[in-house]
Amino acid sequence: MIEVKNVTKVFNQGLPNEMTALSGVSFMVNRGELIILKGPSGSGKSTLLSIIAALQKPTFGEVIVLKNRVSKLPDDFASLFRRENIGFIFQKFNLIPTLSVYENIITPLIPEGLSDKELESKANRVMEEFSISHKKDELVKNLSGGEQQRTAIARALVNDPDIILADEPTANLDEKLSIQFLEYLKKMKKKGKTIIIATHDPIFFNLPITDKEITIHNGKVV
Ligand SMILES: Nc1ncnc2c1ncn2[C@@H]1O[C@H](COP(=O)(O)OP(=O)(O)OP(=O)(O)O)[C@@H](O)[C@H]1O
Repeated sequence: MIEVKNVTKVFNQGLPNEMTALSGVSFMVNRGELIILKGPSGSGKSTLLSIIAALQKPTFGEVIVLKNRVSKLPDDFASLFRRENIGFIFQKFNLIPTLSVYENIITPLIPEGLSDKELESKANRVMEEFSISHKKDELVKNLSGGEQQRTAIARALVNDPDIILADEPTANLDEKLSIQFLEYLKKMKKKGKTIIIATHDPIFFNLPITDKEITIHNGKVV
């Protein structure tokens, strides 16, 4: 389902500040698997996730997701591909603070031109699932960390994507909320989602629901 083949990413190629963030990274992920991508800060985890999501292109190598060669997709197709297949949970959630929970959650659906009724029904489904319905009309800037996280998860899943990529999803959470995230993870896995979590939080290590842990160090799988 996801094939990462010999991916190398060089930033500022040919310049004095050239930086090789990933070097010959290869692995495969099957449908429905939960993968923990671990490694210290700066090891290349975020870069790898964003290449899988077609947010960046590798310098060498290729990435195939659901039979699409995403590493070669032109930008227009890349965003369409993302919208249809990938839910991305960002480290800092990337919510729009001045919009309500509901408005944030429906953002990925806007290009689809759905009716208000359809938007509401899709948003209601994920708001209920992630226990944030009671804050539907609250501005995101007034939410607690856990509420923001649940809003971010709901937004990532409102399109019902097959693939969920999460970048340090517990970086801004206390222990109790991190444990709650693990419960949501179980729920997503049970629904058959394919999930990759990039993290250095030991709470994700050796989980019984994990299919594979991949360790990255200095841009290489170790
Ligand atoms: N746009 C960029 N330009 C130049 N260097 C970059 C760029 N993006 C990332 N890097 C560098 O690539 C390396 C890997 O960064 P990346 O964010 O992928 O690491 P990470 O493992 O996700 O770290 P963290 O756990 O701190 O989020 C770092 O040294 C970073 O400074």
